Amino acid sequence: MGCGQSSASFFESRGLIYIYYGTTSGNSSRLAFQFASQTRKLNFLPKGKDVIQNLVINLSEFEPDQISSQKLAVFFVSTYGVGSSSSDAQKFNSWIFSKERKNDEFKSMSYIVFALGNTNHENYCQFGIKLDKRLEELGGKRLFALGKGNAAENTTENDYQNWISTGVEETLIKTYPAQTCDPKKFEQSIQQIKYTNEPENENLENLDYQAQKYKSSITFTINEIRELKKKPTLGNSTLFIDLVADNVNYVTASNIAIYPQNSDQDINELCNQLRFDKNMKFEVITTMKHPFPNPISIYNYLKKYCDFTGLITKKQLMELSNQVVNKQHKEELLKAASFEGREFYDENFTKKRESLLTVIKKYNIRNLSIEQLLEICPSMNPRFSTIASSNMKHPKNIHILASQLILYEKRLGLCSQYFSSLKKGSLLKGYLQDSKFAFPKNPKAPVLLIGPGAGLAPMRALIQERDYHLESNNLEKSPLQGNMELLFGCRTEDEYFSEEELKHYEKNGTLSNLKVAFSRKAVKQYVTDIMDLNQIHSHLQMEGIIYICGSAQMGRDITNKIQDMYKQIENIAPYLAFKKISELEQKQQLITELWG
Ligand SMILES: Cc1cc2nc3c(=O)[nH]c(=O)nc-3n(C[C@H](O)[C@H](O)[C@H](O)COP(=O)(O)O)c2cc1C
Repeated sequence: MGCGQSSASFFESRGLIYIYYGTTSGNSSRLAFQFASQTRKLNFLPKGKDVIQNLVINLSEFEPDQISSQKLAVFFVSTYGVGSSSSDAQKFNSWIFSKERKNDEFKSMSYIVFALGNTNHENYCQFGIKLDKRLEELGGKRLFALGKGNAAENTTENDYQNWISTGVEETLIKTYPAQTCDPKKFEQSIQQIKYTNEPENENLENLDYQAQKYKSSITFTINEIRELKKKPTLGNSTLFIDLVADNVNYVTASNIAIYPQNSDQDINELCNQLRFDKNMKFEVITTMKHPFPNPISIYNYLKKYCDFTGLITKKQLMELSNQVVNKQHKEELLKAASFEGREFYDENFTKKRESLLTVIKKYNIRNLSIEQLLEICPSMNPRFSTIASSNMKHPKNIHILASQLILYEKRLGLCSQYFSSLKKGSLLKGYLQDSKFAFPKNPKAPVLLIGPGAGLAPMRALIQERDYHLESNNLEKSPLQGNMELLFGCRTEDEYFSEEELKHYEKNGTLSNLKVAFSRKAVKQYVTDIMDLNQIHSHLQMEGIIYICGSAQMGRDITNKIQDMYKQIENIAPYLAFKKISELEQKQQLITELWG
């Protein structure tokens, strides 16, 4: 008898497995859940802290005095920045890499790591790679080779399946034969919901890490929101958003995380399709921490806490295949969920950015319960932007530049549709977080800013900071006293949304030079085409700093160009030119904030 089928009598199991994840946008938690379901089918007992399935553990909740005695653990971790973890795993990151750890501290643990990352970033999967090595250093036994999932082309899920197919399950089965177990040893959480007439309770205590973070986040009010482009079209608009909140101190060009909400149209479509009465309230019955405050109405759960418009996962497809009536539809969903159907999944689901909502509508699925949604939908994760204002110039206002994202055909990304529904006076929830945009250590160092499109955001903040000190005749107090040059890029003149503002800064001397590349004019130019390599070489020799913000692909193009510069001007070998990039990063002469 397998796990979950236990009666009062003894049952067969391969034992406990601890599945940890560290995530920002939910990819690692999705795979951790998927892995937990798979291991459950193999008669393992995933022992988690998550209330919905009690199968997985967010790394923010790891227990320092217990983790090393756990016999079998699997880690799903993503990388952010220079080999760092997602912020929920930061405490674990510091703890595991601390000098206080003893060499044999993890000698009882067998472990497996799956690292998530994006090859467009310089430090692909670094945190997972480092963790895999570190656990071995601390005496842990690596049970299976590190897996890597690449988000660059949305292939994380297929990479995961490829990795599983190389023998992860077989290794687990071989290493942990099934044994007879006493069910009393394994406490179960209660995973049910109950419909109720009790009022909604936003103040519920005993929330899990993510729900607590949401609850304690800041409520911002929109002071101003307007389109910046002269001729915006769907998918090609950039919003300027000015936020205020009581007693908020922010740091120039730091990050702001914003919790998006689903649109009423999407909620109505989901409720109509699944025949939910959105005004009904329910509570989660559990012995564990709650994933959101409840009792709660179905509407509020769907609005704030349930991410049902993200890219559909294979686990969701598998679950939905049980709900379709039509035989051909069932086969299609099963094929897309299977390992063999990887290409079919890519073509028909990934490329079209299908979500749980679009698939439910397309396949006319009508009987999915709230419990099932709770089980297969990730919770709503915040989305990060870099603040586009200086706290010196605007101490009480936080500016954001938000470009609109089209997923497929005319469907907007979750955050884009959320922002487009906001107006002056709307409230939104979020929190502030450090970014990599540190000021130069030497305030006199010259600064080169490269920020096309909405990548202008942190550059605008730095420009404002310098302008503030120039305006008040106090440049010697500024952390940005050296020359400041900006390379900006956009498609056409109509999209040059900050023209007036930037020209003003050029005229008053805040910017010593302003160069703009237009990629859709007769002569097509990208920011890489307007980089003057000789000038950048002398800039770096003068200990100048280069700041880059924008898409990860653009970031890679720029660092390639800098490598070309070293090859051409210093005549050095390609691998040495490549090494120069990480040296610049380490010396904080190259500071990047890239997305995607
Ligand atoms: C701001 C930002 C910085 C990132 N930095 C890196 C990086 O340095 N190395 C890397 O391999 N991936 C990087 N990524 C990619 C993420 O690790 C990747 O998208 C991963 O799938 C996210 O998983 P999560 O949703 O579980 O956090 C970055 C992504 C973002 C948005």
